[in-house]
Amino acid sequence: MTVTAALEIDRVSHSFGRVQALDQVSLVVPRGGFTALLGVNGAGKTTLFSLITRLYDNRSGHIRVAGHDLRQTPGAALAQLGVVFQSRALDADLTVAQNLTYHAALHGIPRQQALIRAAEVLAQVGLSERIHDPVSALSGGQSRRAEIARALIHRPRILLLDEATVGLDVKSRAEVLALTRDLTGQGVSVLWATHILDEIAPGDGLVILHRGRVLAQGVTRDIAGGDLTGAFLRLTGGAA
Ligand SMILES: Nc1ncnc2c1ncn2[C@@H]1O[C@H](COP(=O)(O)OP(=O)(O)OP(=O)(O)O)[C@@H](O)[C@H]1O
Repeated sequence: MTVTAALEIDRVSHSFGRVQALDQVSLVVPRGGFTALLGVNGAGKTTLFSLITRLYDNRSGHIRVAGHDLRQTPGAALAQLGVVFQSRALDADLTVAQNLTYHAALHGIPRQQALIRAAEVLAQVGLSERIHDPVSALSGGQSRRAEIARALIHRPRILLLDEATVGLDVKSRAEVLALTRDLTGQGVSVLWATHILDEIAPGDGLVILHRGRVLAQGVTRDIAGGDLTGAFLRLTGGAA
């Protein structure tokens, strides 16, 4: 086991009938870093997230979150995991505070503590002034930031985000990406699933997933030099 890893995926496969969505996927998300999981539609990103979050049962290989094996000690593993799914996860009729405290309760956090934590995580995502507003009153970008706050309320060590900027305008996209990057300075390790090459910086960790297989992983500049588009097209045979 890698001592510094926030997340380790070791030879994980998954099929939907005859469709092999993941084929012997192995990857490591180092502690405290920003790692991009890059793949076009259908690469297998959401399937991988569904296995890491136990939405699907993982029948092959191993998944370890902060060293906790997901099958052997699921409670300990999931306690270290925060997730922002592709589809919206907040109740639009409830306030931001209500959404956050409800999620905190699912993690066994007492109400008073949950309110304090809600204020903390909303400050982290720059949304303090909207705490008592209904989610329906938020913009798309603010709503995404509230979802990130929700994912952080139980103080996970690793945050997974599945195409978190889809549907956002340029400014909101940049804000969500920047605040997520800032979280790594606060001890959170990030796995950022995307198909948008512009969201990836030369110093980021990079995993290229294509048709259920990992084609490359490491530091982006080591894999791609200064030309991520070219490297991605070369590795995937022109999939971008
Ligand atoms: N519930 C399902 N039933 C059958 N096939 C599925 C199911 N979910 C995903 N697949 C298939 O598994 C493969 C991987 O899909 P997945 O959604 O994980 O990719 P993705 O990289 O997240 O793409 P996207 O960004 O479009 O969601 C695709 O071939 C997809 O059609």
